[in-house]
Amino acid sequence: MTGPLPTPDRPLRIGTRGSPLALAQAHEARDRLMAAHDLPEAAFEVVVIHTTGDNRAMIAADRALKEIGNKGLFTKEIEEALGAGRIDIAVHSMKDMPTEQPAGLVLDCYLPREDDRDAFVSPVAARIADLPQGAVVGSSSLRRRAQLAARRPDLRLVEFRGNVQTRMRKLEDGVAAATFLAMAGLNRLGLAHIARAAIGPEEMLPAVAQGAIGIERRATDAATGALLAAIHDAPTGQRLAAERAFLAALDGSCETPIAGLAVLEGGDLWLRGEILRPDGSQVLAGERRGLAGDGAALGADLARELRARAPADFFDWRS
Ligand SMILES: NCc1[nH]cc(CCC(=O)O)c1CC(=O)O
Repeated sequence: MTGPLPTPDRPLRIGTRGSPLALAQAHEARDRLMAAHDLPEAAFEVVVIHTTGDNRAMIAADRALKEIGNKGLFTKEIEEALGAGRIDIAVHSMKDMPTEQPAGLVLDCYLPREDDRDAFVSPVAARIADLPQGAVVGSSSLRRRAQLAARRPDLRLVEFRGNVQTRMRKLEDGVAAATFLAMAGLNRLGLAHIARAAIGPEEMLPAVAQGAIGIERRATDAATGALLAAIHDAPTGQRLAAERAFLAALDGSCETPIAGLAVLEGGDLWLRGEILRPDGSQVLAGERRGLAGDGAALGADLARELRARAPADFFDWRS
């Protein structure tokens, strides 16, 4: 250790959003730090921070997120609190994180990745293929909407927002016949039974970094850096290096129709990526295999290939 351990008198302040999933993730980070350093729960303080995304999502509950915000919508205030020293670490869903961090902050601690697949949720069908012709599907994710439109152009897509309970009620009320959620979120909330099926990556390639939790800190805070190093999961780091380099080289965010998944096979990394037109009329997919430590280069290289293959107007959906 390069500094004093947190104590009940000087607790490590963990910044997080206040949603049930965000809190579950903050508690998982805290529990892993407690176990790794033999610390009591009182040595940690969970600080809930309200973000622009939370506020606007409430005001405009039915508007697509892509219309009301941009990159970092759910992370800006948390990163400000971290930079200003009001919290010591920030726990994030890596899927929602921009590919670059503000000056002075580092994000190099990842917890072991949860299930990276999407979940199919529906009271009327056991899988996508069983949905009746023309069925209504709710999703606010540009990626999932584009992927679904590519496979099933007959389906009607509608915006779907709110927490898991709200979405389940909409399904019960018949507002839509099906929706999608991340398996990781359901698992962390103890709601895995809600999934009718987990969708494999061959059927629906997940979002970059789906299922991964990252912990951010101040670059100058060496003591916290040492504390976090003990709980960092290196395989998750290697997978995310590939996926996030792919996303960064496409200048994408979690609100663009881009999918990417890297897995480790033996000592090797296998990265698959795809970019879609929002209406699903065109999908460009590719893959790379390489050394586990070469993820960043593999991701950038795959992005280069897809960019080169994309027609001139392919990226017009980006503002
Ligand atoms: N963009 C929202 C978001 N960010 C992270 C998760 C789930 C947990 C994860 O992927 O790690 C979700 C909800 C969802 O997609 O169902």
